[in-house]
Amino acid sequence: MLIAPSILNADNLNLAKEIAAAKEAGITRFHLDIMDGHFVPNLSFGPQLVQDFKKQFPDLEAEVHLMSSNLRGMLPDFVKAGADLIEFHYEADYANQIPGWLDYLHDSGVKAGIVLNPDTEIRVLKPLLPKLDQILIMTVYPGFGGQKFMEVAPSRIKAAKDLAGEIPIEVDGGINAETAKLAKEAGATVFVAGSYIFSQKAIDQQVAELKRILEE
Ligand SMILES: O=C(CO)[C@H](O)[C@H](O)COP(=O)(O)O
Repeated sequence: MLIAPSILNADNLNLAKEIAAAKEAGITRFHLDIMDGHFVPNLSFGPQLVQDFKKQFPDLEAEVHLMSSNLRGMLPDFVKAGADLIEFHYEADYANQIPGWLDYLHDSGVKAGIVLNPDTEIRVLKPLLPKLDQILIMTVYPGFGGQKFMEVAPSRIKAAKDLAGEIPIEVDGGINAETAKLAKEAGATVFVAGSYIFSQKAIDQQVAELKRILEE
C-alpha cells in the first residue's frame, strides 16, 4: 500500500515545508497534478515544479499526472524535468497513438501509466496492459481537489484489478479514511490524497491515520 499525496491543495507558498512534513511522516512518492486549463478547466503546475521538486527532494519519487491532450508538446518537457513516472489520460489521444507514447516514456527511462476518467470503459486497458507500470482510476472527474469519491468507483476499481493482475491500481479523488478503505477492498494499492492530507489537521497526523486505515 502506497500513499502518494497530491500537492494540488497544499499551501503553494509553503510547498517545500509541506512536502518535507509529509516526507517526515514516511511519504516516499508525491503526485504532481498538471492541468492545462483546456483538457480540464483548471490550471496548476508546469515542468519547472517537477524539476525543482527533484532538485530539492532527489530521494522522493515524482509521479506526474498529466491532464492535457497535448502529449507531443508536453511529455518531453516532463521527461526532461526528471519525472519518475508519468501517467496520461486515455481520453487525451486516439487509441492507436497511445502505445507509441507509452514506448516513448519507457525508452526515456520513465515509468508509464494510463489514467481513466469515470466514464471511460475499463476494457480499453486490455491491449495496453503489457506496456503499463500503473493504472490510475479516477474516482472523481479530474480538474479540482476536494471533490466527493464517486459511488461507481469501487466497481470500476474491481474491474480494473480483475483485468490488470499484478499492475498496481491507483485511485485519485475524494480519498479519505473511509473511501481509502473502500478503494483498498476493491483492489487499489496506490492512494492519491490531496485535501485529506494538506487541508485539514497536521500533515503528519493525516498521513498516520491514512496509513493506519490501509494497514488494517
Ligand atoms: O487529479 C486530481 C484532480 O483532478 C487530484 O489529484 C485529486 O482531486 C486530489 O485531490 P483530493 O484528494 O482533494 O480529491
